[in-house]
Amino acid sequence: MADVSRPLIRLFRSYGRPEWRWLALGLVTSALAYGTVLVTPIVLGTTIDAVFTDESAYALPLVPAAWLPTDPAGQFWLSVAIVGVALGGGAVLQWVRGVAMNYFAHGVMYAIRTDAYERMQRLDMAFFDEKETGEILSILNNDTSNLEVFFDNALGDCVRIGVVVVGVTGALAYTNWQLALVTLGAVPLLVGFTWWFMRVIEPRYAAHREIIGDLNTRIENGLSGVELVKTAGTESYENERVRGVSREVFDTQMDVLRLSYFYRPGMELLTGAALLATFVIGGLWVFSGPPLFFSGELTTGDFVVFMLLTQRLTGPMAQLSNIVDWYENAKASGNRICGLMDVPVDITEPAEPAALGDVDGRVAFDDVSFGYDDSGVGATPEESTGERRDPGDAQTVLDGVDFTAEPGDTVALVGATGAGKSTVAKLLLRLYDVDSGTISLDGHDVRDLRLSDLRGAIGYVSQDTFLFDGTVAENIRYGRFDASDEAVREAARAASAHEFIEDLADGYESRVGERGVKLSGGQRQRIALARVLLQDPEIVLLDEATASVDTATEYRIQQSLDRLTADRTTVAIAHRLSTIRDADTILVLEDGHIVERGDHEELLAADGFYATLWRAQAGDIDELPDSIAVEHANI
Ligand SMILES: Nc1ncnc2c1ncn2[C@@H]1O[C@H](COP(=O)(O)OP(=O)(O)OP(=O)(O)O)[C@@H](O)[C@H]1O
Repeated sequence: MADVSRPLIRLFRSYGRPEWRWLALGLVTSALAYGTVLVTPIVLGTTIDAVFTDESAYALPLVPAAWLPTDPAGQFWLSVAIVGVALGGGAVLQWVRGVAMNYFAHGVMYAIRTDAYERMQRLDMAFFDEKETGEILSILNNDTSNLEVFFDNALGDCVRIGVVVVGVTGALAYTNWQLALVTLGAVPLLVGFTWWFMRVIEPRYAAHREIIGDLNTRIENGLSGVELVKTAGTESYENERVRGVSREVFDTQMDVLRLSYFYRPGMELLTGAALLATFVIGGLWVFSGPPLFFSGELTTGDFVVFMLLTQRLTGPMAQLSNIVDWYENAKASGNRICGLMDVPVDITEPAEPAALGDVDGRVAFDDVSFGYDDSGVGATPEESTGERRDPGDAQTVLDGVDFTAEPGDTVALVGATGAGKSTVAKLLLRLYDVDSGTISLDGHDVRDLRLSDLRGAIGYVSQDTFLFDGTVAENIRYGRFDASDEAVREAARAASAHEFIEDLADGYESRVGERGVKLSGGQRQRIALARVLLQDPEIVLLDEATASVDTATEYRIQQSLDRLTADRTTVAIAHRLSTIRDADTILVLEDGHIVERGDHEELLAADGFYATLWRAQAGDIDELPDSIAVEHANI
């Protein structure tokens, strides 16, 4: 138990403490509210004995006899008043309890969710390479909600059960301790039965939750891949896969429920048996004196108190199963949330960051080697979370890459698919850290710079343009939120995007849809470009910025790019060599090595890979030589 309950204690310590006032108010009012349910049976019992059957004097626990009326009518109306106040007070206390516990539980949930999200934002790219989006979503949504349910309902109900059991035990013992032993004999049985239930249901819950996770992932995959599913005509295959997992969800759910349905009637049977035993022994006692080995007197009023209080015990005890349920869920969720919070981060801010000041834009790669974590493709989430990357595990993607871009220079990277061009861009942005060598900006190792300084100095247009669901203007403004409308339009004009934006139904206020689905690839690309133009960075990183546009648009974008990159340091990745022929330096990458370097003319003169490719793209030769065509089929 100790190991699994730790996450809950830890989360409670970190996030529950600031809300302790709400919790204290909730628990105290809970205790008082459930305390009031004991008042009615006790007052009724004493009233019956004193006013109706005259079996004993009118006495109330904790109230001095001198304060009580002596005439039956006065006693009767006092009892009515007390029961009325107890009922009304109980309702008010319940209301306060509800408000306080909800403020507490939702406050905790809010703090955990926002903190978990902030921590997630700081995690390395390598983490996101491994983790399923569905799984992270599930942690931020379902798991935090499970904790809210636990902190609200389960804590409240624990207090309720505690108060009722202690109160009922006290009241019964006070009324007649011998008969109390009969009634309360059921409590250890109820607790033992619940303990057994928890033990047998736990593995079934675990199996069920695991399958639910699989189902979420499967559905999430099906949704994000809907275009592929439709175009590949694999709807029935996907349906079958979801049906298979859903069936397992059904089976494991029924495994849990079969046991749950057995538990609740079992609890009711035990409490019913206690009620019946109390009724038989108490009834005989009132009727014809103490039965068996019992001794002393039992009045009619005492008997009524026993019957009413025993019933009060039944409800809360049956809630034990819900508490078990909430606890099990919260425990698993707490584990997952703590797991996310504990993922180690490699890309961290330097302890004493170097002052970058005004950026000149000198970018240098000095003998850089790098490989992605080998656990990457095909690794299971268990293998891939929470473990620091060991460079020894990695397959080399870049090997001894060495180049310098002086301020204002353009360095272009060309090479076959998978040669490592985008990896150069990601390393410059410090999405990953190099395994050996250094990358520097204005002479500062990028690891010595504040991440915001480094990334703020670089404008990045990536291969897969991502747009947020929002308006065109919001997407252009993303990162420069204070930019004026005019500045946004100016940037769009410079990116050759203004015209098509004006043609959209709502112009700059048109919504682009999730991931920008309502726009074409070329339109998305130009919006991304406008965003970078608005950002006005000192260094520009273009990863095939003209990849998704037609030749006419490419020409116009190229003109905007020329304006953008004219006096900024630029690292451009391109497959179409025409876009980078004016670069100061062109690097040809092959399997992570730089195999050719120089400007366009020099590389043509060298008559190597670049020259051959250039002639092929310019249409000067009909086909690539076999050696290049086979090796670089996808260039
Ligand atoms: N996140 C990742 N995890 C593991 N391996 C990766 C990851 N990203 C890329 N790789 C691998 O690194 C190698 C270089 O990839 P990179 O994206 O840098 O190539 P590229 O030259 O930009 O290719 P393309 O022209 O197709 O974009 C490839 O073999 C690829 O499979």
